[in-house]
Amino acid sequence: MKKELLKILREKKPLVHHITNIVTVNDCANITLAIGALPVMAHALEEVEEMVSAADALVLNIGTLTNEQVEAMIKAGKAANRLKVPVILDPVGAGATKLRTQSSKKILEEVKISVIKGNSAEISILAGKGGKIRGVESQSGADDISEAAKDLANAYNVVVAVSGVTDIITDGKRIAYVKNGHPMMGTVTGTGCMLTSVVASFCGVCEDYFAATVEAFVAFGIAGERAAQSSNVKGPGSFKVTFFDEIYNLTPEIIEKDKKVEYE
Ligand SMILES: Nc1ncnc2c1ncn2[C@@H]1O[C@H](COP(=O)(O)OP(=O)(O)O)[C@@H](O)[C@H]1O
Ligand SMILES: Cc1ncsc1CCOP(=O)(O)O
Ligand SMILES: [Mg+2]
Repeated sequence: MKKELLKILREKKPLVHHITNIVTVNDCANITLAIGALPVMAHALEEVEEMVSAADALVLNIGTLTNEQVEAMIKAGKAANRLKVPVILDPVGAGATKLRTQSSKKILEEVKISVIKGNSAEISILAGKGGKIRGVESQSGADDISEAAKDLANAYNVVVAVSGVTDIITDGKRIAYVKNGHPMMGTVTGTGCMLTSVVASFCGVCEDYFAATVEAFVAFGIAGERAAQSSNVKGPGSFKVTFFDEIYNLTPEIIEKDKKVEYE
């Protein structure tokens, strides 16, 4: 069933409603299209409930948050909960400012989140296990990041996904380590945000959000590896363009052949 998830995604074309940051909004729309889903970006308080009622997944990304945007996120999130639409939270920069930390926690308290996707500092800080962040860039996470992720997953009854050289995905019981990916992915801003859009796309067609998130991370990492190997790539600019093409050209067979996942 997991092998076919990308096929199901492309057949169903889930609509992914984003409330997201102004840095990477266009990249998130394009990566959502490239994987085979449909993006819509809608932030206004007056329309978020209506928009989410047509959606298959909701992304809440706090990258350039304002208090009004957080209010819209909570309104959309509560509507998504009533409609059983999965909600994926990217707590961009949690720990860098009080507003980001407090808003992430407020969203987690008021909305039933399906997946929290962050880097190791963001997840460690939200788990209360320390961690250092500089702007949106993780400097360090908890000593035992797997335990921190599990604790956070159990505290909010969510799937927690930690991006990095080795990605960690846990629902508090199951844990997966994804070793796909390439250092070039760290040279482009927004790979983390785009990954969140891809996670939401998979969650829009699979109610096992742990399995959907693992599949999304594997697909994303494989596309990064394939782009980095391309002879067209001379640096971050050509990497980014090639990366979009590799996401678009992924097949279930490529994923099955190249996936590097270990379960504990
Ligand atoms: N050095 C690396 N090696 C392998 N994959 C990486 C590396 N750096 C980033 N990635 C991948 O890039 C994506 C974004 O992760 P990350 O850079 O941690 O996010 P963020 O931009 O939110 O901090 C993930 O798929 C991750 O696996
Ligand atoms: C640079 C920056 N500043 C605020 S949001 C943002 C983009 C962050 O994207 P990512 O988490 O994918 O690196
Ligand atoms: Mg990020």
